[in-house]
Amino acid sequence: MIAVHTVEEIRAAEKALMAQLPAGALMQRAVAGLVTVCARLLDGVYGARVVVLAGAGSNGGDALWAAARLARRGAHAQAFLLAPEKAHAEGLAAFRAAGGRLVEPAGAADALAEADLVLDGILGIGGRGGLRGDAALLAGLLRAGRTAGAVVAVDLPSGVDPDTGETPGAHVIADHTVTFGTGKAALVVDPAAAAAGVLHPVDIGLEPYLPEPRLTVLDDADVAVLLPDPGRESDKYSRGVVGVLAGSGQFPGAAVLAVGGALHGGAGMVRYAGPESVATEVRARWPEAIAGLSPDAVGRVQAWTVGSGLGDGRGDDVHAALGAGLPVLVDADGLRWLPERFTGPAVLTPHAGELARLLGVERAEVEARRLHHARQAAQRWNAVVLLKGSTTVVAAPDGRVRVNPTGTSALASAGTGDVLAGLAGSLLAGGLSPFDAGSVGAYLHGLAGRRAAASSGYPSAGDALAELPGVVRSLRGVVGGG
Ligand SMILES: NC(=O)C1=CN([C@@H]2O[C@H](COP(=O)(O)OP(=O)(O)OC[C@H]3O[C@@H](n4cnc5c(N)ncnc54)[C@H](OP(=O)(O)O)[C@@H]3O)[C@@H](O)[C@H]2O)[C@@H](O)CC1
Ligand SMILES: Nc1ncnc2c1ncn2[C@@H]1O[C@H](COP(=O)(O)OP(=O)(O)O)[C@@H](O)[C@H]1O
Ligand SMILES: [K+]
Repeated sequence: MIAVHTVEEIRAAEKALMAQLPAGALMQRAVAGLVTVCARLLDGVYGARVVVLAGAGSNGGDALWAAARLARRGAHAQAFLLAPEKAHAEGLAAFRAAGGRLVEPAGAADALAEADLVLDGILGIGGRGGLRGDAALLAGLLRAGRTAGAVVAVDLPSGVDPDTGETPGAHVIADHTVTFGTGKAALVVDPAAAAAGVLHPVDIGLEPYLPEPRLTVLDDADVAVLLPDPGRESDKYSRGVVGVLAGSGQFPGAAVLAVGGALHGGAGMVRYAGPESVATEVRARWPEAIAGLSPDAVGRVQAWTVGSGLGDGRGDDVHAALGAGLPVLVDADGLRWLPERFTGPAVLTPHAGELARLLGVERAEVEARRLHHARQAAQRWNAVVLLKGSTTVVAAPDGRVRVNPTGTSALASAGTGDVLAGLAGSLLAGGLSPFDAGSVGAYLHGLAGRRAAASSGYPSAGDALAELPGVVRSLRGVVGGG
């Protein structure tokens, strides 16, 4: 699991830890980690050309110290100071003492063009708002590919907002980010995360001083533990039955895909509720599914998945499913029938356009502020909100968030959302909480998309669905499940 903390939490932990350490020791831990990564990225430190972009704060201090150490190992180090009068004094002194040279503004473009490695130490967790002035110009040069070197962001790419993952203005786009102590939202939530490149966490001993994280990123082992495990004496009912209210004459495929997802999420049985013409297609593809005309007619379930491809009608059926007092997952067209607030367990699975409609804002606004809007909707409807897209964010009404790390744009194709709705609904029926069902569902779905892309290049929703059994099998192997 990756833990993500806020700047405020990091500052408090840093203060507590620094009180136990000699002055400057914490920065030297960070610098040691940074140097190790830089040395690994360089094809030999001796003779390498390193350019530092150093801002006014400790982030610039880290970068200057790191360049000083690389210079001592034979690197040719140059630094561009964005606020020369406020540059980190000890870092600058060490840099100069190691033979580092300062570059005048007019020489910055040439230095970048010749660099093997660029250290972005303009802004770290003290940054607020986008880059301005020379910093914005330099970031522009980097973005325009005016350096052949690897761009290594110190702690986070300068100019992105640490706590929200938003990009309020000009910012650096890095190839690598060496981050200290704990994760930051900007490193895992788009659009900022897209600027971070490959992440290299460096342990500086902050963990004992940090609170329980409100935002986390699950890994294989976390998900393996959360997956429902059929007990020795389980039967098809005790494993949970999931009802799927999806598809229509116009979109019968949505029902087929949602039922397919549901059949692979661990529930013991899938009951499909819908018109006979659609049920015929569902049964033809999935003979294991049971079908009936409506939620009332289909029989008992432990959770409902509602909405994928429903089209315009069937409000009564949606109300019946949402009013059954059971855990529910609401997707797509089902989102048009939300109650004022949920009183029972619920997961909503909008994409950015659907969430924008629900909240009465523009789609671009949701995409620019994913964390904010997912959290806002979770509180507004008292439901877990799984906001789909380039980084899927799962927000709980109590403020906890999980960001899914497995997503892939290979999943950006029609019908993949239907598979996810069925899959996560099945996990809900299997007894997972809405927060776990949403985040585990998104995780499995992302891995299936990646596997499908590896074998078919441009996978269809059906290709991703076909990979789900293999994904679950390999994850259950992580904890020795069978
Ligand atoms: N925490 C830890 O455990 C450890 C932290 N460490 C390192 O410290 C870093 C944090 O350092 P930091 O606090 O000095 O802040 P930092 O990001 O360098 O910038 C602050 C300066 O930038 C300015 N400024 C702000 N916004 C601006 C803008 N848009 N455009 C231009 N300027 C802007 C701001 O000016 P102000 O707004 O205050 O006038 C202030 O002068 C952290 O990211 C990590 O690298 C490690 O060394 C050890 C362990
Ligand atoms: N750029 C992207 N990167 C990663 N995943 C994406 C991207 N775009 C879409 N997805 C994923 O693809 C799926 C699309 O779902 P949705 O928009 O509901 O499509 P549909 O309704 O056609 O099934 C979601 O799981 C979403 O997270
Ligand atoms: K930085």
